[in-house]
Amino acid sequence: MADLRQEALDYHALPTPGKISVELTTAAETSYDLSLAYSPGVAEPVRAIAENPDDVYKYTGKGNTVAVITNGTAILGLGNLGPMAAKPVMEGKALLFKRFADINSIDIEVKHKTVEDFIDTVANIADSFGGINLEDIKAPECFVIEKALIERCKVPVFHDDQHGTAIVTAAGMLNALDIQGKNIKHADIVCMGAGAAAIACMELLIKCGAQREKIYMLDTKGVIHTRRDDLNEYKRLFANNTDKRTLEDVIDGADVFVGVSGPNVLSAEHVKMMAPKPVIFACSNPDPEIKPELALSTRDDVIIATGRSDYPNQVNNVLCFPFIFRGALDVRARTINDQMKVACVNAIRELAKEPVPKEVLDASGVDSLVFGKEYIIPKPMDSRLCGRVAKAVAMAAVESGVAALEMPENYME
Ligand SMILES: O=C([O-])CC(=O)C(=O)O
Ligand SMILES: [Mg+2]
Repeated sequence: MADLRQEALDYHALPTPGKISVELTTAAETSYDLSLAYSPGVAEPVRAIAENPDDVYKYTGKGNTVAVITNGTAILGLGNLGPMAAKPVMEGKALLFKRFADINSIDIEVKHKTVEDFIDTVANIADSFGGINLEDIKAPECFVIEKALIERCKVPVFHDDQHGTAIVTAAGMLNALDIQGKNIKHADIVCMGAGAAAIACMELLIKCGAQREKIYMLDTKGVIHTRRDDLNEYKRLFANNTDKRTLEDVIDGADVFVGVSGPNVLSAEHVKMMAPKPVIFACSNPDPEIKPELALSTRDDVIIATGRSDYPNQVNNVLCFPFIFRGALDVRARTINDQMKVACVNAIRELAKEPVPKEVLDASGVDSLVFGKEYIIPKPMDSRLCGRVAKAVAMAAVESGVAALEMPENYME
């Protein structure tokens, strides 16, 4: 672990500080090149865009650029550490956009006093980009911020920690429950955490068939129940009419544990109390609610997933956000709606059931990956993800009437 710490610091410091840079896409060698790129030639696209605003997509990089925007109030599972501490994560998201979906991405860390300040800042610059990926903003402010920005911005605004996490969780959960021979309609679900990701994950699982009364959500004070008077309007939607109060009370006989909270809150004893063939998603980053080796040492009928790259079953929003934006940008969707999210869930799920190419096995350092307990969801390095997910999302955008462009011919083929 000490090695990983130093290696991670070196990785960020060397060969140059940070993880991303800007590169040129046109020639800028000769005086003539510069007379096109800059004065006087640049005046031509200026005039064209002034006359026809849509030409901004033709003459600038807007249409293939996503801004990753945060205020640093909920960085991973590490907490409210401020905008500058969030910068490595935001540069990391930009790296992932580029690496997996060839989307140019820039990180923006906003210092602000009020929620309205943040909303104004983002809304005022949103037109510079093809889309806005909101990241690591704490609840409940994130709900207000996302709603206001969706209303005010002409480009898609997507809070990754809510919807990216929810989409990938739903895809992995439906596959894991299939493998365990369980139906989500009958599953008793424990959700540890009541922040942005928790609430979005549970809402999407309900859209996929889970029963709201069978969900027990816990915050730092324990089970969220109808007799509590300290709940915000978002948590209140999950207030369960129950006498159960603690994690022990609700984990007893549970089919599913979803952790989107913090490290090491689920013990071996808790895992033993769960129903036969349980599913555990310990998704707090970087340290999960329980280490997979501990969960697996207690019983052999459990499926466990984490948010990390170094264990099997990585349930992490990286499987979603690069590709959902790829699809949305390519048909110039003005928003990312539920139809696009569901299409994304299904495309991710289905890919896990197909034979895995050798390049993915090599990149994962394993000999085989077959749909089952240790492979419920595709690997981020699977280059088929971009085509499959982006296409499903783009088609859903076109079909649901939010796309400005038609489906491109032979898209992603
Ligand atoms: O960055 C990650 O690995 C996933 C994520 O969005 C978070 O934990 O906030
Ligand atoms: Mg995040």
